[in-house]
Amino acid sequence: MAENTDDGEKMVNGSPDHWIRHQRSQRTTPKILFLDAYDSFTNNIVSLLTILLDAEVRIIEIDDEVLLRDDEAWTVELKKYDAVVCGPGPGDPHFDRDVGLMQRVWKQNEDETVPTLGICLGFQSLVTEFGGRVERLRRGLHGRVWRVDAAEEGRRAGGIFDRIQVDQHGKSGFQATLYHSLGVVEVGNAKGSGDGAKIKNANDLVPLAWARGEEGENILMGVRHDRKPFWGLQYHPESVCTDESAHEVLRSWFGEAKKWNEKQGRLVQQSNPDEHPRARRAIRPSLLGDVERTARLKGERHLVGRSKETMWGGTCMNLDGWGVGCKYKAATFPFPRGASVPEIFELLNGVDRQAILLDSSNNAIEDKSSGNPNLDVVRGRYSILALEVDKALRITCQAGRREAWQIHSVSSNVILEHYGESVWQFLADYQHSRRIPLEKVKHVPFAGGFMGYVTYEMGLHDIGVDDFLNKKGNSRWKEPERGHLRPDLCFAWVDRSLVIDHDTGLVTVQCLVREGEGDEKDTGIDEDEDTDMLWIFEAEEWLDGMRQKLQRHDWGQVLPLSEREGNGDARLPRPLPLVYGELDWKEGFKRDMAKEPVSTGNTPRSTTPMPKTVISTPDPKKYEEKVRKCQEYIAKGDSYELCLTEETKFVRPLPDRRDVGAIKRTERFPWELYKELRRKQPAPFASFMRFGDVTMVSASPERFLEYRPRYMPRKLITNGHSSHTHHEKRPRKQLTEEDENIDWVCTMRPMKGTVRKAPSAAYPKGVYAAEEARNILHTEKEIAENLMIVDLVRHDLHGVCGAGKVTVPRLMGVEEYKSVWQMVTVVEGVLSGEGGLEHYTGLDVLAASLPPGSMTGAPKKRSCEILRELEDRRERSMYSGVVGYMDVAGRGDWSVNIRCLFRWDDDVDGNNEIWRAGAGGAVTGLSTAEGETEEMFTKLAGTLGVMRGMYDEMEEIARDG
Ligand SMILES: C=C(O[C@@H]1C=C(C(=O)O)C=C[C@H]1O)C(=O)O
Ligand SMILES: NC(=O)CC[C@H](N)C(=O)O
Repeated sequence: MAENTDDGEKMVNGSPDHWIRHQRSQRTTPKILFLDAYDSFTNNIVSLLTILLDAEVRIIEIDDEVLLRDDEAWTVELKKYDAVVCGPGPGDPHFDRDVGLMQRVWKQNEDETVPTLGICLGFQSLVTEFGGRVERLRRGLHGRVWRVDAAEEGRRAGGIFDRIQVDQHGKSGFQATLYHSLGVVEVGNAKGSGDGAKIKNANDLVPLAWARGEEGENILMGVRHDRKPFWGLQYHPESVCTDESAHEVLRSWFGEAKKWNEKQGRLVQQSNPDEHPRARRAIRPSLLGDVERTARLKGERHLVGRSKETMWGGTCMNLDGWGVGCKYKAATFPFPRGASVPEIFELLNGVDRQAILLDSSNNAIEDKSSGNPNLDVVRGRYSILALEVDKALRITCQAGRREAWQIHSVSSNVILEHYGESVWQFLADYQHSRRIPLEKVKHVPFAGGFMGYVTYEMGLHDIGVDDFLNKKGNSRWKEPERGHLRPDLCFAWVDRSLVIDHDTGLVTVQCLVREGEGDEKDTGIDEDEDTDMLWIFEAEEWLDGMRQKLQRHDWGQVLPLSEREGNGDARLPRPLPLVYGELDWKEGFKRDMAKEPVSTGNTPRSTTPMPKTVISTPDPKKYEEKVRKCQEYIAKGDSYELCLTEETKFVRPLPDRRDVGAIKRTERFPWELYKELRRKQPAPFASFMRFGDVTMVSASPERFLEYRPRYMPRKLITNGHSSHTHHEKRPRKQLTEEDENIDWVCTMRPMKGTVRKAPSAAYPKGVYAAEEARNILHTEKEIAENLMIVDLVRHDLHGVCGAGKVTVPRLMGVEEYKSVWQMVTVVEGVLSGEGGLEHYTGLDVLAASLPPGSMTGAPKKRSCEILRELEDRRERSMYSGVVGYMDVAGRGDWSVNIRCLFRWDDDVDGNNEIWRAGAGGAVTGLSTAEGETEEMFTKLAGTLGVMRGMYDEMEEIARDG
C-alpha cells in the first residue's frame, strides 16, 4: 500500500525506510483529534494545542452519527492521531447526548489505546467512566479564576504537573479559569463527601491537582489513569485568564502521550490525501474560497453570472454588469458652520424616505471623566449617511431560506431569486468583484458598499438553532410558521453616501461610478468610453450639487417643512406612504386600499381624540422567576452564562386616514423619535434606519465587529521561501504590492458588566465617581460575566483567523456612557495567513460570529436553545442583531442592536402600529434575581424614557406572560 506524506513523498508500508520516514513526518507534524461537545471555547483550545505542540488539530463533533454507529470507522479514524483531546461542553458526563463519542474513547481496546486528555466535561467523563462520582457542586464556578495547586502525584514523572515551577512555599501552582458547576466528589473506591472534603487516592484514578475555594472547597483539578494513557483537567487551560505557565501541563501531557505511543509501538497512520477527511479543521472554509470552488465546478466566474436562468419574468439581467469595476469619486470640504447631523440628514434625505444613518451621536458630549486614566470615554468618530437608498440594489434573505436570497431593484421589485449558495457567499462574491484599492479611499472609513442589518434569528439559524422554522415539507417553500415574511438579512449596495468626520471637521460626499471594463458578452450591456464618461460626468455633477447644497444652505435657520419633506428632485421615488392591509401566507401582504389615507388633502382634520398609546413593560416578578430558571440551568451544567432578555411593546394608534396632518406626523414620527433618542442617549453607535420593511432607532453603545487594514512595515513580511516550517509548506500565492503592507485586523468589543449612574436599590447612594464604578464592576460577578464572553469571542475569531492569530489588547476596561458604566474588553484577530484578504474577509468573521456572544451567553448554541424556551420562543428580531456596513475596500463596522426601538411595517394590531424594544442582561451563578431585574430595567430606561417623552397621553401596563 502506498501512502502519501504531507510533502507528497511516496512511502511503501512495512519497509524500514518507511518506518524511519514515518517517524520523521510524525515528529514534524503530530496529529491530534479534538472531540467537540459544542462548546464555545473549542477553537481556543485548538489554537493553543496547535501553537504549543506544533500539532495539526482536527475536530469531530461528539454526536457524529456515522462514527457513533460504525465501530470500524471509529477505529480507523483513531489510528490517524497521535492523541485525542475530549473537550469541554454543556451538560452532564452521565448523559450520552452530552458526551457522545467521548465514552467510546475510554472504552478502546487495551493494546490500541490512543493517549487522551479530557478537559472539563471531558475530564468529568473520564472520571465517571472509571467509577468516580461527578455531582453538582454547591455553587457554579463559571468564569472564576482560582489557584490550582499540583499534588505530590502531579509533580512526579507522568503526573503532567511536573514542569510547574515550585515557589518559595514549596508549592507549584498557577491561576486558572474554571467553567464548571459539576465536580468530582469521589474518585475510585475512596469515599468523599462533596466539595470541601478531601478525596483520598483511589484505585485507578490518581488525583494530580486541586483548587481551594474561599468557602473551603477543595476541588479536584487533575487526574491520570494508573494503567491507561488517560489524563484529565477540570480547569480551562486555554482561557485568557489562565496563567501562561500552566501551558507546561499540556507540554508534559503531550510528552507522556508520545512516550506511550513509542512504548506501545503504536503507529499513527498517514491519511490518504485522496480521501475526504472526516475530521474538520477549526478554521472554516472561506466564503470566497467556496465561491471559487463552486464557480470552477460550473465554469463561471461569479455566482451571479449563473443566475440568468433563474431570472424572473424572462428578463435576462446579469448582475455582473451591475457595477463590477467601480470608480470612486468624492468631494471633501469643511463641515458647514452651524449645521448638525440631523439637519444634514433632513436637508439631503427628507425624513420619510428609505434611509440609513450610522451616527456617532455621542461625539459632542463633554468628557466627564477628564483626568481619570482608568476610564475610557468611547466617542464615535464618524457619522455616515447612505444617500438614495431607495434606488440602491437590495439583497434580502430569510433565515431558514438562506440558500434562497433575493435581489430587489428600485421600487422593491424582486429582480432575481436565487438558490444554491448561501447569501454570505453571494455577498462576499459581490463585494469582492467590486473591490476598490484601499489607497484610493483611505481618507474615509466607508467609501460605499453594503449597509444593512442582520437579525438575531439569522444568527440563530446559522448556529443550528432553528426551532422557529417549520421542519415539515419542502425546505425552499416552507410555509412560514413564524407569523411573518420579514427578511432576516437586508443589505443595500450604497453607491452614494456622505461621511462626517467629527474629529477633523470634514465632510466627504462620495459615489461609486460604474466602470466600463466588463466583458461585453458577459454583461450583455454595451460598454464604451462614451458611456463611461457619461457616468463620470454625471457623478461629478452630483458631487458638486451636493457640496453646494450643503455649503449654501443657511444653517442658522430652521428648515421650512416643505423643503425638508418635498424632495424637489423629480427622479427620486415618492415618500413611502403608510400601507394598510393584511398578511396572507399564500399571497404575501395584501394591501387594503380602502383603509389607506386619501390623498386629496382637502379633507377636514378629524376631531376625534387619538386613542392612547399602550406601553407594556415586562413584569418584574416574572422576570425574576426567569432569572432563577436560568440559574437552575447553570447549576445543572447546561450553560455557564445566559443573556436573558425581555420585550417592551408600544402599541401606537395610527391616525384616521382622513386626517392628513396626523398622517404626516405619523410619517415623521420615527425620525422625531430618533432625534430625541440621540439627544437624550448619545452613543458611539447610534443609528437610524428606515430600510425595507423595518424602521429602527438605536442608541447602541456596543461595537460588535470592526475590520480594517493595519499597515505593516514591509520588512516584517516573510517571503515564504526562506523558512520551512509546516506553516509554509504550500507555495504562497503571489502577493500584490498592496497586500504586502497590510494586515487586516478584526476587532470585537464585547460589553458585559453594567452599572447605572443614578441611585438605585442596589446602589442607594448612586454611583457617580469613575473610581466607584470601577470598583463595582471589578467584582467577581462582573469579571466572570465578562471573561466568559471574552473567551467565547476569542473562539469565534479563532474560527476564521486561525491558530495564534487572536489577542486581547485590553481586558475589562470601564467605559462611561450617558446613564450607565459598562465594562468592555477588546479582542483582536488578524486576517492574514495564506491568501490574506483574497480568501478571508471581514464578512467571513461576521458570518461566523452571529448572533453576538454578548447577547447569548456561553456556550452559545445550548444557551440560545435555553433562552428560546425561557423567552417563550418570542423572536428578538432586530434586537440582538447587528447593523453596519462593509465597504468596497473591504472594511466593515457593525454594532449590536441594543438600547434600540424598532417597528416592522406589517406588525400591526388593528389600527395600531407596534414598536418593540428589548432589554436584558447576562445571568450567571452569582446573579441575584432582583439585581438582574434592576439591570434589565436600567437598560430599558433609556429607550422607554424617550418613547414616553413623545406622548402626551399614554397608558402603561405590566405585560402578562
Ligand atoms: C442585553 C443588553 O445588553 C447586553 C448585556 C450587557 C450586560 O449583561 O452587562 C451589556 C451590554 C450588552 O451586551 C441590553 O442592553 O438589553
Ligand atoms: N466547561 C465544561 O466543560 C463544563 C462541564 C459541565 N457542563 C459543568 O458544568 O460542570
